[in-house]
Amino acid sequence: MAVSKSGGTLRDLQLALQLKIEELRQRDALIDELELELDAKDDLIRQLQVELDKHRGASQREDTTSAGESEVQTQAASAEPQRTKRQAISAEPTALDPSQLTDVPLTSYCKSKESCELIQRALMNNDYMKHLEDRQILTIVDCMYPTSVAKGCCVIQEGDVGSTVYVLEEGTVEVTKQGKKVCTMGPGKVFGELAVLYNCTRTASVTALTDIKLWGIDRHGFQTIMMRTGLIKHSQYTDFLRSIPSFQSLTEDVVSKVADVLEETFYRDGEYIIRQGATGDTFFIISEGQVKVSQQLSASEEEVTEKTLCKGNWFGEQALIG
Ligand SMILES: Nc1ncnc2c1ncn2[C@@H]1O[C@@H]2COP(=O)(O)O[C@H]2[C@H]1O
Repeated sequence: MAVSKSGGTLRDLQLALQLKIEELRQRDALIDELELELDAKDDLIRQLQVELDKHRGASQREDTTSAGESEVQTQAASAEPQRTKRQAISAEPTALDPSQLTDVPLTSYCKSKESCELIQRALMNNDYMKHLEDRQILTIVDCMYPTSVAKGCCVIQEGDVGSTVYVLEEGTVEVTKQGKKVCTMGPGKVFGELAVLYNCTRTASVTALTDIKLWGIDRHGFQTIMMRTGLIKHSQYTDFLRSIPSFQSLTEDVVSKVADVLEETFYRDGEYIIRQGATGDTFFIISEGQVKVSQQLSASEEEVTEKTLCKGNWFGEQALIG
């Protein structure tokens, strides 16, 4: 059941949509400008750091009498507080060309049922991966390859460029940040996901406390799975939008932009989608089922059914118009 003040024509809708798209373009342009500014400032900091190091080195060489040069430099380096690298989260997640993704072969690796279940559970219990779709999780499980690391070895080095997401199958690892222990992890845990998901450098070091067995997937495979599913979804949404008679006059570009921002939501039979009087911020298109539009004219009166909407009908358009 839902309450909606229906109003606004398709023309209004198109106009509102185009305004939103333009607004988004302008924001993107502003973000690009600010990022360039930030990069320039980073360059300046790097240059100043080099100058500073040169001056420090020179004054320390003058001060040194008995100690050898390399020792002094080692001391100077360790006394110097390390500047924490900015964890850049890139808006550009991949260098892959989306149009060629269907041709990119994904390699699957044989694994036992127990290993498949362990990886699947690990992904579903990880805060950053649990929102992935079932088919994405199953493909990741399929594409993970086995690897092992000996006790005491570093699996991930903080600050490095990361390219692999791991699931621990056997053994224990320790996570440290700037030399301080953060936690230990045992079988069934995911690590190394942050650098791959956010395109940033490794946020911590991970060291094997015992001999360990791992499953890994590299950035390329991971991003191919993410984008391939995204493309399939985009094409399904585009087909759906094109099948709605009222949307058939929209240009390809607009249909594609709407498909970009569509999200599937499910409601149980009888559940309210919008309540009368609530602030609306979502525009809905029905892909399955029926929606009842009702209105209560006064507090003392019963709700009156205005109409019933079905597949292809939309509501909540006032939210787009603003
Ligand atoms: N505070 C933390 N607690 C547990 N794990 C962490 C923490 N910080 C980082 N990690 C993990 O350590 C990994 C280091 O590489 P990533 O940054 O790719 O992903 C990181 C996480 O998987």
